[in-house]
Amino acid sequence: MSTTRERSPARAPRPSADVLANLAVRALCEEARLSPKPGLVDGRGAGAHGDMDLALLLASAEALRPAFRSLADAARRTATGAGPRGELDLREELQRRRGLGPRDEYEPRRLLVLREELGRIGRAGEAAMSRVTGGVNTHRGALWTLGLLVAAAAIGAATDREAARVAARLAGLPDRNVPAGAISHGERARRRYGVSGARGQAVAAFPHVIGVALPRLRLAGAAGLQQDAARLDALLAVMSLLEDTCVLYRGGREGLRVVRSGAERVLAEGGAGTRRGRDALLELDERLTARRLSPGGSADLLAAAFFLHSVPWPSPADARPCRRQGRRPACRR
Ligand SMILES: CC(C)(COP(=O)(O)OP(=O)(O)OC[C@H]1O[C@@H](n2cnc3c(N)ncnc32)[C@H](O[C@H]2O[C@H](COP(=O)(O)OP(=O)(O)OP(=O)(O)O)[C@@H](O)[C@H]2O)[C@@H]1O)[C@@H](O)C(=O)NCCC(=O)NCCS
Ligand SMILES: Nc1ncnc2[nH]cnc12
Repeated sequence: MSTTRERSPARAPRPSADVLANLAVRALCEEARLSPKPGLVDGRGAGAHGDMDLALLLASAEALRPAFRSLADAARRTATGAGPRGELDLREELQRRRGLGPRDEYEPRRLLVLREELGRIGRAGEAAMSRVTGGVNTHRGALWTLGLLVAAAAIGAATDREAARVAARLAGLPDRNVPAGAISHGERARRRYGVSGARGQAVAAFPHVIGVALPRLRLAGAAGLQQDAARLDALLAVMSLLEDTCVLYRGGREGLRVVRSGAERVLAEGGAGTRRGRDALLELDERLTARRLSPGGSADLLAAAFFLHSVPWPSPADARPCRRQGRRPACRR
């Protein structure tokens, strides 16, 4: 007979801003150290990058800690009613903009204010990253992805899926303060190849994180499989599907085909935990490095999966392995 406790388990307290920031930085460091990753910086070297190494990635991750903490703090204040600049300021601002509507309109408007606060903190985080890296884009995409997920967890998401949905909602809101600056590599790739890039991934609630990488990490944990091999396979699975603007910018459609089909082949050979899969992985690494193809977007999404996998979610339902594992994920084209 099940007890009341089993039927409605006590919800764990929401993780603090410090805990969330620590988990986000740890996820970035674990992604950076994971080896051998094809075309990416890892413990062995710089991969397809001439301007990054492991030490730089680790320093960059550390430089983002204050930004993650501030993102979580801002989100937490919103959730508890104080708003990023205090309840009174927030009400005044909302009234000034369009008039405070009924309660059901009030919450979305509070999210709008939070979205702009996250944008401001995110841009300050990018500047902190740039100071440490001397202008190299080590983690811009990762800050965006992990930053939104950190905020979603701090708001009170109870599971990883819920966090992805909240992050999607935030990502889809407008930010009036985006500076008109230089066109990013991602923007160039989006215009040229008609893909949605890092922003599209967020607005779609991170399908490659939730439906591709996380189920592999969970399944490996449950089956007691070798952790590094499972993590590499999760990366390869994302690489085989993602429209990575980092790859498209450097290698165009042909580069993307090389990355995706190469990753698929490693998995078809048995994955990183098998002899044949490992050989195919090292071969792919050589090919991507020689062509300067870096699946940096996939690396960011892998770090996001590590983060979501490590958060002590308030709802234990989250710990269930994904039952849709065998199905074709929604993001597969
Ligand atoms: C929405 C933003 C992410 C901005 O996006 P945008 O696409 O305009 O900007 P990019 O500078 O190109 O950064 C996007 C990075 O996202 C990663 N990425 C790529 N494709 C995907 C995808 N399909 N899904 C998810 N993520 C993706 C990728 O990151 C990796 O690439 C880095 C290196 O890229 P690059 O700059 O091109 O550098 P190199 O090729 O090395 O250059 P050269 O040496 O050749 O010159 C690598 O390190 C990975 O990290 C893309 O780069 C967002 O930043 C934004 O709007 N921010 C504003 C602040 C904000 O609102 N924040 C809110 C919450 S924090
Ligand atoms: N390991 C890695 N190598 C290159 N670019 C990255 N961006 C995020 N992680 C990366």
